[in-house]
Amino acid sequence: MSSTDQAPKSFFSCHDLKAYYGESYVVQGLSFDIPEGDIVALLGRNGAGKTSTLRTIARAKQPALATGDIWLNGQAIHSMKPFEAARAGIQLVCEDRRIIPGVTVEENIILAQIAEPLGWSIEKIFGHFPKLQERRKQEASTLSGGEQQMLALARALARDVKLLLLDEPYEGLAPVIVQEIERMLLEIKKMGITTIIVEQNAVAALKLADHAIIMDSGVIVFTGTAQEVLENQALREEYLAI
Ligand SMILES: Nc1ncnc2c1ncn2[C@@H]1O[C@H](COP(=O)(O)OP(=O)(O)OP(=O)(O)O)[C@@H](O)[C@H]1O
Repeated sequence: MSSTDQAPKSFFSCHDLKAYYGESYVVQGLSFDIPEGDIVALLGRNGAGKTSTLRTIARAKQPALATGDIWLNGQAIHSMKPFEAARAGIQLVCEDRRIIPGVTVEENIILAQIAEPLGWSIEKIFGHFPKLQERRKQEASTLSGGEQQMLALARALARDVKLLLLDEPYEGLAPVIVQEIERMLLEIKKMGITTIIVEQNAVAALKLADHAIIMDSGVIVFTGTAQEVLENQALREEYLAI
């Protein structure tokens, strides 16, 4: 499966990733690198293959990885199972946020720490997310959308996350809540955690990001700085409709 056994120098790197659902290749040969601690905005139209790319990197069963290498901090993620990729530090925060219903906020965090390696302690998490602390005994599924997104981030931090994969973190949230999540993501960046953010709200994602990757029909059509995309009207109109 791997085209090279040598770990690349970059903190995160993927090379010639191809992944498919059934007969349909939705990720068609992606290659990119990310320096440690940077944020990448992965953008593109509906159906471009962004979620599929995140799922491929997290080694989800679907889409199936056909070929390509994925390296994180010298570890060969492409030869791992999903739980091994999680143990290696890859945390995917899905669009549905994957809160565990029927248990409290605090229990949701404790359950994220059921397996090694552990990340932040519960007290450290509450120090950074005062809103979650206030609601630690509340049933998690009764949280607002923004609070659920915070809890999803908290659950990722409770593991020893090295690469955070965020799928539509701002979806359905009011602008003021988006700003709160943005502040949290910048704090996470300050802690040296590397992030890939997929977001329909491209402007918000670009404001946060160092780099931008634009996908179309399963391939990368642009790689550059976030600023370059913000300044390139033709590119934004063609691929992002903004
Ligand atoms: N489970 C699945 N089985 C089959 N095809 C799928 C599956 N999930 C997604 N696809 C297809 O893969 C392609 C890429 O979808 P993906 O969700 O990765 O795109 P996206 O860029 O994240 O789009 P969006 O912004 O709409 O979420 C689409 O054509 C989609 O219909």
